[in-house]
Amino acid sequence: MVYKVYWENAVQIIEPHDKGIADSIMANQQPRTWDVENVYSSDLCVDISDWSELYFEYIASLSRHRSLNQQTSLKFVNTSMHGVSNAPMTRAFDIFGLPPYIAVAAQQQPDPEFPTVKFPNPEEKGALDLAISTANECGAQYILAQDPDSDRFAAAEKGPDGKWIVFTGDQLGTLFASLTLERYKSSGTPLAKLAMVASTVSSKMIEAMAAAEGFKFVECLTGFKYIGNTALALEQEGYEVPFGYEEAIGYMFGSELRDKDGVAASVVFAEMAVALEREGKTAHSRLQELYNLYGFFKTSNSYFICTNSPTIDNIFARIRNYDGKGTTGKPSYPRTIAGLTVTSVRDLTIGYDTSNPPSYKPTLPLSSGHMIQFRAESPTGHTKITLTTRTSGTEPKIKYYLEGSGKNAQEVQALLPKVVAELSDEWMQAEQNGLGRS
Ligand SMILES: O=P(O)(O)O[C@H]1O[C@H](CO)[C@@H](O)[C@H]1O
Repeated sequence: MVYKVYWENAVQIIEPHDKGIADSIMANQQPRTWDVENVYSSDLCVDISDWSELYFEYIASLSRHRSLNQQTSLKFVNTSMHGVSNAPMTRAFDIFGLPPYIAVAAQQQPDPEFPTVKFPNPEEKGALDLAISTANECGAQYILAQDPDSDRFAAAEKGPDGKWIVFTGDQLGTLFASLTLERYKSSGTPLAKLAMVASTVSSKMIEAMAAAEGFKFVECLTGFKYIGNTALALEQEGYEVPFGYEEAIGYMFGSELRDKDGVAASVVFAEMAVALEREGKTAHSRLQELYNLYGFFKTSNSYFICTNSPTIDNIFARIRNYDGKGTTGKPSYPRTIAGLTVTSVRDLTIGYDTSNPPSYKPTLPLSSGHMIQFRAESPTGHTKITLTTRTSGTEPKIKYYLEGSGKNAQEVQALLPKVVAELSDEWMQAEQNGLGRS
């Protein structure tokens, strides 16, 4: 069973509460029998079964132009990926005044066998195949997808050549950040009050947007427990935090719900598509405009599979002492990759950040697994990359998050496969270490 644990601040628990709960579990290892009914009579137990209306009031608060939505001729296909989103999505579309979507019939209802997909994750290759054929049959312009527990969101757009453009989590995050910024500007509140949050492995395009526009951007560790808590801390400092995201297709809107929500993201995206269409634009064309404004950013994220912890530890130990001259207090990381010079290294496992002398302590908290972020640039300084490699907290994977940026899109795109090749062959020694690939 998968569940989330929230603290009384309505945000997922982090330290010290996670440790406190774990300690309590360890201190109570003997099974005890007790009357479950006692739970319901306790003052500590609050029945939240009628709170769903509040949730839909929250959804309604996110809509900006219901009447325009009612007039749109855009068609949306939606897949619930055999999960739970169909009922709330239907209601959310109605609340937003959007025309009913065309559901992917075979994936509309919950089915724990997930019979039509290899992996029930909209990010996986092929997961949107059925949605794409449904959309082609009915002439839809956009596909919306929620993952089975409906807290994450993916989208695709039919390109002018008829091919489907599946947006990455970062591209959607950038579109949402820009939409949030526009809305905030039109509210008249000074931009100095606005803050947005993203995990440190998400695109740095939001950082570039913040620098160009003058709002605050804060990064945090991966996972919505950190995004929600960072947003909460910023609010306590006096900021408004109407948006936060992580590249793993998780999006948070507004201050009432400090967690990712696939339904909210879907209707906000659909409403954005409606507004863009009235200007003769699409989500994809808007993204190209944003590249012109803030620079071109392209991600290439993937992972290696490794079930053997000692192998993983050895790989990271080697990266921390790449030329054999490292010491305990002063690691020695690779200095180049794919012809680029490494300009900074932030190691969130051992707590070492080359860009923060003289203490070399990172400003972000330490990660429970391995996590090292490299920034590197070309000899001209025109093309830059951020490369983070970390162990997954949920799967036997070494994940990597690579992003290139610069003015010359072709140069950036040509560089990424070379970085991945050196990461795989030299840094990870993927073949010698028997690492699997996605
Ligand atoms: O990378 P791990 O630790 O598996 O966590 C994953 O789980 C979350 C998404 O469901 C994201 O934070 C993603 O990165």
